[in-house]
Amino acid sequence: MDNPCQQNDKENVSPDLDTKRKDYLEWRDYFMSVAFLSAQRSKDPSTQVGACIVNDENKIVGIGYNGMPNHCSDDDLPWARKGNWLDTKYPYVCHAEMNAIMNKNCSSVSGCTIYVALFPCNECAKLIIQSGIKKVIYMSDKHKENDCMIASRKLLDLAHVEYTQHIPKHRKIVIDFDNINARHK
Ligand SMILES: O=c1[nH]c(=O)n([C@H]2C[C@H](O)[C@@H](COP(=O)(O)O)O2)cc1CO
Ligand SMILES: [Zn+2]
Repeated sequence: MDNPCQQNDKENVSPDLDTKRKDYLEWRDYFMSVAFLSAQRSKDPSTQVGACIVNDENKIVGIGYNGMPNHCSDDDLPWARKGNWLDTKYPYVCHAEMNAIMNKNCSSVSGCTIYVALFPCNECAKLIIQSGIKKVIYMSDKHKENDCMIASRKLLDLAHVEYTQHIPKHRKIVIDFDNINARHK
């Protein structure tokens, strides 16, 4: 059996502070994390979606999440999923992809890649195609069988927009605001 003291020593090994970090976030996990962090701004009680648009220099050029349109108070519009259509969120909410495209900080997102938490619906597929985005990297395809997703794939295929599911290297990424105050010996 291991000496318990030795085991403790192993667990307490401090990071090597003289060589380059190996567990840094790779680009795709980083951009998907930005999309997921942005989703945390959403007021939607059931599904929070984020999107992050990246150009071919790995620069972020747009971020968005699902929310009510500008100047339309999200206290005055419904968030329900069921009931009379006009009393649900669906006719009103802007999807994350739409907001990311509209929020772009450059003249065009043509040729860019969009990272999204959920596979884009047909309406977002149209926006993606019209904006010139060439690649979709998504995390979840949980509504794959819905007609709007089938239509979405049909449009993306016809327009030659690539789509790939992201397989994260890290299943969980934690933001710890105390980390920066950690002292290294
Ligand atoms: O592509 C999308 N992007 C996006 O932002 N959404 C948003 C719209 C709604 O606020 C929410 C979906 O709500 P629900 O899962 O309760 O039906 O996600 C939904 C989709 C559909 O995949
Ligand atoms: Zn959509």
